[in-house]
Amino acid sequence: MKNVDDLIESAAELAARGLSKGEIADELNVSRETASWLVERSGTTPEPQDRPAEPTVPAGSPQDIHVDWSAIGRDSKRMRYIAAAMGDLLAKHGEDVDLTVGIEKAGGPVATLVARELETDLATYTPAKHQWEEGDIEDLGGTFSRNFAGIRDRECYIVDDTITSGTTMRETIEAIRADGGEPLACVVLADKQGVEELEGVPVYSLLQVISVGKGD
Ligand SMILES: O=P(O)(O)OC[C@H]1O[C@H](OP(=O)(O)OP(=O)(O)O)[C@H](O)[C@@H]1O
Repeated sequence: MKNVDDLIESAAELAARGLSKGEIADELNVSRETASWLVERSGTTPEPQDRPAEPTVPAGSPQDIHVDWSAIGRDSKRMRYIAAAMGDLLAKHGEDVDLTVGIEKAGGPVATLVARELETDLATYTPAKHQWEEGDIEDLGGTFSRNFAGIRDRECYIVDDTITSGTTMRETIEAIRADGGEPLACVVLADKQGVEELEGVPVYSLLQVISVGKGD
């Protein structure tokens, strides 16, 4: 995916297949607000033929950055190398941690390989956003999969692909604590916020996205 028009086209295809806006956000790796905006844009009349070659983001569009890491995600060997680098970022937190928690969906496969790298057990957390369609997401809750390890009384790492607003990572930290676990550190491929910690838990990333522009 190269530009915003590609994203709009993909959002239109996914909406036509009946996916919810939450699911479209999942698929396109953007925030729910951006997914809603892309779907709305896809319903508008086509641009005139003489539009500029380079697509522009219209006024009023949400501020977001799409991170396309499919060149890594489609190849298990590349994923293994990336997981090794992510695991290395966590290494300073000691060898006593024996649990890695992946945030579904995209964080699941990454966490699986990080867990293998660090020789820990594996747990997965599905955040509330996956149930979201319309309305107040605060009314929904996330879940830990019973197919994987339990959380209670265990120190753990948290793994995801990206941090955009930090909402999902915050929710996961809180859910782990509510379930009796103790998150020691988080790691993501790309952090669009450039955060050093969330809820008192250190955050590591291979890439930090730093916006430079108007207002800086
Ligand atoms: O910091 P936040 O604003 O919460 O955004 C980050 C989250 O968004 C992405 O998930 P997405 O909704 O695309 O779902 P997926 O992981 O299932 O692809 C990403 O995988 C994080 O979980």
